[in-house]
Amino acid sequence: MVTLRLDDIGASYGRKLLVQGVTTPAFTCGEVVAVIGPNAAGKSTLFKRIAGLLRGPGQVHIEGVKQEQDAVCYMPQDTSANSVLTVYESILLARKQGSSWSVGDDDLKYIDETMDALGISGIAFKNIGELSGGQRQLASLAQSLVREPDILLMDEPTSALDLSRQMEVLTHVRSLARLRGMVVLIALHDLNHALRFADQTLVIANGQMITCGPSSEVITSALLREVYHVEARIEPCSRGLGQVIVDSVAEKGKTFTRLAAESCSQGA
Ligand SMILES: Nc1ncnc2c1ncn2[C@@H]1O[C@H](COP(=O)(O)OP(=O)(O)OP(=O)(O)O)[C@@H](O)[C@H]1O
Repeated sequence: MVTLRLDDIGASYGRKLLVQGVTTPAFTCGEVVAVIGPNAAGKSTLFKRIAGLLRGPGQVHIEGVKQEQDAVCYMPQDTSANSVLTVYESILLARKQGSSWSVGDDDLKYIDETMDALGISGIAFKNIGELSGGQRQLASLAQSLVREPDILLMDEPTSALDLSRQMEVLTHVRSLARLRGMVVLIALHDLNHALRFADQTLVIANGQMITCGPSSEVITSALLREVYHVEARIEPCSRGLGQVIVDSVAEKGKTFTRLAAESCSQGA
């Protein structure tokens, strides 16, 4: 069984530690973990440390993986690329990275299925450099998924996608996590997505972990006030899921300003 556990993790770009003291319970296969926090909190930095792209103190404990070398896949936030490859070629290359160059029927089938699930079969032979922002994000997502990692770190994977694509992608990733026994960490700004799709939520602010636990227990009015400086309610929708409704935003000096009525229903 694949598990990921962080033990007093820190990370730095130079000498200064930008993330420190992140300790989590063991995340197990099939679990989706949302990583939330304000801009510049340290979410990407934490992901890069877990992926081995940055150094720092502490231990990343990974167990039960097929092959240690390809166990972790990091999908970066910035998917801009000026490649001369087509979408299909880039996905094939990602699939074969680190393994033999012979391409089997199983490789082609898996790529086709992945592109189909993400709705990008129609742009298979478009050049990567000619894609829209959302198409590029979907191609990048496909490149990550076809590697079939045990641990997938996705940095704001839906930030460029329209509403239906956001839902399709997050639903697909969650069912893949269950089906293939992956541990998936997703950095998100949309807290309603965290409540809907993530089993657990890890909150980070100013480079430090604030809390980690079941999403519905972690995302509370008190947490949103402390971390995001907003007055908000978590109201159950008709299907029982929590929805974040922001009533007011703190200005400098922590005075809360009530939002206009028409914007109150838009959530976080
Ligand atoms: N290459 C870099 N060199 C030096 N500092 C960096 C570098 N990249 C990020 N930082 C700093 O690290 C801190 C954390 O940034 P990080 O990108 O991890 O935040 P984040 O939580 O992912 O933010 P966002 O939600 O805005 O994407 C910030 O203060 C940022 O300025």
